[in-house]
Amino acid sequence: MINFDNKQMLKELASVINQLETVQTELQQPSALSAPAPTVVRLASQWHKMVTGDQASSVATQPEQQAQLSNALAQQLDRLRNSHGRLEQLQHDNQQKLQQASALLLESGFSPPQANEALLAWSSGAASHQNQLIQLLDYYQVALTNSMASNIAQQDERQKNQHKLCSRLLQLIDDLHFSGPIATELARLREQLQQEVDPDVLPHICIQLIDLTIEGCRFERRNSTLFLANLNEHLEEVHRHFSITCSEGQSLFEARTHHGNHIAGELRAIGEHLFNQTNDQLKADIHLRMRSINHILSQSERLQEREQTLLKRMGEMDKQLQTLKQEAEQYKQQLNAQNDKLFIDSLTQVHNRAGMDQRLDIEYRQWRRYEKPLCMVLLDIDHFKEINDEYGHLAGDKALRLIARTLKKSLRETDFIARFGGEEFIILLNGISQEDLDKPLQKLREKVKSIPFRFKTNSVTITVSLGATLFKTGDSIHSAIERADQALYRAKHAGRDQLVID
Ligand SMILES: Nc1nc2c(ncn2[C@@H]2O[C@H](COP(=O)(O)OP(=O)(O)OP(=O)(O)O)[C@@H](O)[C@H]2O)c(=O)[nH]1
Repeated sequence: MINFDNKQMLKELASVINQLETVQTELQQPSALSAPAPTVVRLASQWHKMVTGDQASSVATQPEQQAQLSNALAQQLDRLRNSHGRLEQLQHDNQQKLQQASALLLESGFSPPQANEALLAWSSGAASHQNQLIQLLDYYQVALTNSMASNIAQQDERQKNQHKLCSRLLQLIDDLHFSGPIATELARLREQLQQEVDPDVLPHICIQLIDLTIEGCRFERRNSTLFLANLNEHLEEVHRHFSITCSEGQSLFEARTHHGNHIAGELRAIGEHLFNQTNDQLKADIHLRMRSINHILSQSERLQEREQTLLKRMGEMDKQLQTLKQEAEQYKQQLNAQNDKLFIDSLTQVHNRAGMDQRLDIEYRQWRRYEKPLCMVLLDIDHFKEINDEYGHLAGDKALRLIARTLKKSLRETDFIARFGGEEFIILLNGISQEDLDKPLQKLREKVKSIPFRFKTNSVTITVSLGATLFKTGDSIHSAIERADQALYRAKHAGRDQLVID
């Protein structure tokens, strides 16, 4: 099924993952852990070699070498994004083929519909982590560049980048929904990221996250493959029983017809004899015919036994089909739950960025088609870092949860809210005019302000800043986000706890 081109793409991706694994193995050396700085330099050199193929190249410590490395990394990421785009197309094509195959299966009536649905759901969820991997590679590149900035003048910038990167990584961890040991490891990294993280350690954390994501994908795929193998086995078993039952049913039918004809023949013969024969001859003849009928009857008993066995087998087959249906149903529920999780932020239970991308795409297309007003709001919690620093990250998490819940409750059913980044939310309101915007948004701001937070016996007031804009003629999604972001920036600079509508 895979043509040459596809193989080439998969090979490319596999080679990048292999190289990442090599880098990661390097990192797991005890010496690498105890000496983060040289490790980063070695990593940089590995990437450099990987990208340029320049085996003789030494460690990239000079600024021009660092710039070269950074360029090379950017190129590598571009190639990866290209491969990813083509893989997505491939995934789409395969999904269509799978849909057609499932429709055929469904028409044939041999496969339970749930099994088809499970297959479809499985195929649509399979590529869900590729985006996150690419994002992680991006972050890894930033972390690497950041850890190399040793110059005093760059310290401020370095601190800011570090801060932003930690927030993004935290968000990405929230969007990963693995279970078991991988989830435990992710929670450990989450905790680590919430503390002060040394810039030299951050690339190491990125690599660990990449490794965990790859491992998680493998685990999910193994589970899906296992399920499909089981499903296949069951279907084969059902099919085998079905064939036996059919041929047994057919042979029973033939035997019954044969016996019916035989008995009818015997009875007809008796009738004729009754008509023509004398008494003695009649007795002898009837005796003979009775023996023949007895013989047929005992054959008929054996047929009945065979029928009983057939019924039992059909009962077993029915049970098997029920189990199969239940398994497929369970799997479907599991996949649905997993699918929901893909779009829900686990910390705040509002939509995550992927959910937002999906919805924004729909709203934007509708806005273009029907020109019904569509408003985008960016909402950012004020001085959230202080909450974390003063009361700890757990308190910060709790505040995030409460604020998200309050916002969700204050919005209409048709409005949409998603967590856009660490302490930032995006809200979409449709069918609202510029003049009507101020009131509900000010109310939203007031609602958050009035949440009675208590941390370490202190009463705390948390405020939010909002930047809002309506989609305007010629807007792309990006330009609208830019405008809302600018409005938010102005709200922050005007002293926070403000709403600015552009
Ligand atoms: N507890 C917690 N904190 C988070 C999470 N995601 C991001 N943060 C924190 O949010 C804070 C954001 O800080 P800044 O970007 O400096 O913004 P701020 O302190 O809110 O300041 P202004 O936005 O300028 O008012 C950082 O301390 C992040 O660590 C999270 O999931 N949980």
